Amino acid sequence: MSASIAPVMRVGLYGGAFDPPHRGHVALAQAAVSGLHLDVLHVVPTGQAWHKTRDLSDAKHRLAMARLAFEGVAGVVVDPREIERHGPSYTLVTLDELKRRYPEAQLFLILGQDQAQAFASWWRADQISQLAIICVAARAGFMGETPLIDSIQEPNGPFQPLEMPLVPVSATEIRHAVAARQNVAPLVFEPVARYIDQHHLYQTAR
Ligand SMILES: Nc1ncnc2c1ncn2[C@@H]1O[C@H](COP(=O)(O)OP(=O)(O)OP(=O)(O)O)[C@@H](O)[C@H]1O
Ligand SMILES: O=C(O)c1ccc[n+]([C@@H]2O[C@H](COP(=O)([O-])O)[C@@H](O)[C@H]2O)c1
Repeated sequence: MSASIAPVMRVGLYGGAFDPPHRGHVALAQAAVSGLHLDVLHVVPTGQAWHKTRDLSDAKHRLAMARLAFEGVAGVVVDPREIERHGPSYTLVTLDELKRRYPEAQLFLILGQDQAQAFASWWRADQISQLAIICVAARAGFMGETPLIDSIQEPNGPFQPLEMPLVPVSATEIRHAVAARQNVAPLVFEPVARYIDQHHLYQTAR
C-alpha cells in the first residue's frame, strides 16, 4: 500500500494601507484566492508604512474597515500582525513569520502593478523573491502602453501575472471624494462607507 502525499498548502499574503479598503482591494483578494487556489489569504493592513510620504489614518480605523470590507470573502483572514508589531512594516519580516507558521506551505505575495513597479526599492527585495512567488495584478492607470506581462518582467522580477478584471479605483480618489462630500458608494462597500461617515474620516483631502 503506498502512502498518500498531502498536497502542499498554498498561503497568500496581501498587504496594504487599506486607507480605506475599496472594491479594487476585494476584487484582487478574490482573484488571488480563486486564481491561485489558495487555502488561506492573509490580508495584512500596514502598521508603519516607511515607504509612504503621507501619514496613514489611525491603524485601529484601517483595521476595522478592513474587517468590514473583507468580511465573508472566502479564504480571507484579516491579520493585524503588522499593526501589532513595532517598527516599520517590512514585508520580508511578515513573510518570515508566515513561513514559521506554515513551514511546509508555498507562499504567494499578492501585489498590484504599481507596487510591482516599486518592488526594487523594497527592503531586502531579493530575499522576498526567494520566500514567495510574487503575483501581480494589472491596475487601471498603471498600464501605459506596456502590457502587464512585459512591464512586470523588468527590471528585476520573478513576477507572475495574476488575472483580474481592471477595477479603476484608488484609496486616494476615495479620500478626496469624501473630503469633497461626494458619493463614494460606487467605490467602497456600504459598511465601509458607513464607518467612514460615523467616524468622520477623510474630512480633509490627503
Ligand atoms: N484598483 C486596484 N486594482 C489592482 N490592485 C490594486 C487596486 N487598488 C490597490 N491595489 C493594490 O493593493 C495593494 C494595497 O494598495 P493600497 O492600500 O495602497 O491602495 P491604493 O488604492 O493604492 O491606495 P493609495 O491611493 O492611498 O495609494 C497594492 O499592492 C496595490 O497595488
Ligand atoms: O517591505 C517593504 O520594504 C515594502 C515597501 C513598500 C510596500 N510594501 C508593502 O506592500 C504592500 C502594499 O503597499 P501600499 O503602499 O500599496 O499599501 C503593503 O503591505 C506594504 O507594507 C513593503
